[in-house]
Amino acid sequence: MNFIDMLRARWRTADSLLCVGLDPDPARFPAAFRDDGEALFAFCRDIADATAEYACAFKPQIAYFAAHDGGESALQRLLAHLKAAHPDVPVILDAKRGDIGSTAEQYAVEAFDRFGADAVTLNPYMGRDSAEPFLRRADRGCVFLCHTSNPGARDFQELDVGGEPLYQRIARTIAGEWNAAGNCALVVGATFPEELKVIRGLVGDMPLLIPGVGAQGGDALAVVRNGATADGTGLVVNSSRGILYASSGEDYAEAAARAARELRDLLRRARD
Ligand SMILES: O=C(O)c1cc(=O)[nH]c(=O)n1[C@@H]1O[C@H](COP(=O)(O)O)[C@@H](O)[C@H]1O
Repeated sequence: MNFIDMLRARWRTADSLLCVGLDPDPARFPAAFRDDGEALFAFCRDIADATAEYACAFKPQIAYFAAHDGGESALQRLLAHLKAAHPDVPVILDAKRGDIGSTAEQYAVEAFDRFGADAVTLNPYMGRDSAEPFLRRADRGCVFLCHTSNPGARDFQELDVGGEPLYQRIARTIAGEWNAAGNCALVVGATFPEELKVIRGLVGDMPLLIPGVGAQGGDALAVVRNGATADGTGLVVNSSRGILYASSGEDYAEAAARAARELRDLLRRARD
């Protein structure tokens, strides 16, 4: 099954639009992990196991692993665990790759073969040939930055490029020319709900990854109102810190499960 079909199946069976972001920061881990050499893996495993039933996807962020000695091995082990324990939940590797074709080939091998991710986040700035090694992998998802969640998103993404803002050109180009294999999705920040509405109007039913609820202050209700498709799906709404660090005590996994369930329920109610 390809990434988009996996996601559609998961939206249906779990009835959830929630993506659990796995951004492990050892400085915020519960005390029990302090001298644990396997903490990166073990903390994420516990969070994933506690929240899987509420999730339509997982999104590990590669920088939180690669920043540490042995971190990439921890990420590899985590992906293997997610695939074995939660095979129905698609995994989006957040790596925001993009480079000349020959280098991009290596990045595609890294994301899809080394780590075994179902999808990867990509930066479209370098153009079509930089995306080609990923687009070619029809069974895997290519999730392109379109309008990001951070304040600086306005610096370039909203510049006029001949009668329309750049982010709209990106949305139309990817939904049209780049999506021949039907494996594309876009990133749109929850902090820009009006732009989200415009993008949904441009891309039909294409899945949208929405970071920025929770710690960045995005409004989950506005996201669903402006971004859901007619059948109440189409969204992968990510929360990382709001779930991972719901408690720094011994109850970190239970607290994460509670935070995930609450956000899933809020997203469900927003559809009604
Ligand atoms: O591609 C992303 O996932 C992403 C795009 C974007 O525009 N903004 C954004 O915050 N992200 C990622 O989404 C996550 C947000 O984390 P929290 O703010 O803790 O929920 C981080 O892993 C970011 O790297």
